[in-house]
Amino acid sequence: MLDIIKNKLIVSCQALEDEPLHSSFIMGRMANAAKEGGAVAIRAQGVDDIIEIKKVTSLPVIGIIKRNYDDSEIYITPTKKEIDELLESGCEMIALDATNRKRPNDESLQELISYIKSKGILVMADISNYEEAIISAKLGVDCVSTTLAGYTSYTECLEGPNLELIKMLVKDLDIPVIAEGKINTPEDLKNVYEAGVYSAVVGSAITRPQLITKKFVNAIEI
Ligand SMILES: CC(=O)N[C@H](C=O)[C@@H](O)[C@H](O)[C@H](O)COP(=O)(O)O
Repeated sequence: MLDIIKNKLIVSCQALEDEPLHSSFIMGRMANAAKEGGAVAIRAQGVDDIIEIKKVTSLPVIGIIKRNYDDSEIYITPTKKEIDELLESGCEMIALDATNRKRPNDESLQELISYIKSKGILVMADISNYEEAIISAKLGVDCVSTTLAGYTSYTECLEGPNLELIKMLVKDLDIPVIAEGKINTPEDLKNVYEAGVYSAVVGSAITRPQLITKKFVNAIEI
């Protein structure tokens, strides 16, 4: 899968229960549209969506499960339970929150990474800053993604991708660095590639029409 995604586009097709497009059928069609447009892999949430997307597109999938726990802020593949569910989905890679925050059930990042790897599945570490990426690489993940930069209390929320962070990661890590989060335009995508990333994930700008519509509406509201 790492060979397939190199220098190409991954599209995230996700719609949670509170989003208008929440439906495995629709996510499958979204993924098919992304494939037709040239995406080589899909990032998807939930077992039903992953199964549908794989059935419709045959593309490799980065699987996650978003679930909230009372004792932690972590919600992207937070525990071994979600990993076990994803292992049944057929996804090629599992992404999990690799931030330096307390995990639910006091599980450790190391044990979760080792567990996924023991099943022969690739691991993507969703990080929010430089230190988390370095630690994840040492723990043996296959790639890091900037998914959570700007989404933790200790990272700055920017309008677009965090190019400074990306450049530092590309310079210091010897595993693939994936740009993800707030790649809002083709220009943003060109910029992250010029910063040296291995691959990139685009989500909302392609697959969340409610947010795309809002941008247009905002442009005419003073
Ligand atoms: C922070 C968080 O929960 N990110 C999620 C991670 O899977 C998704 O909601 C994002 O759509 C995805 O990361 C792609 O980013 P963007 O939609 O900005 O292109």
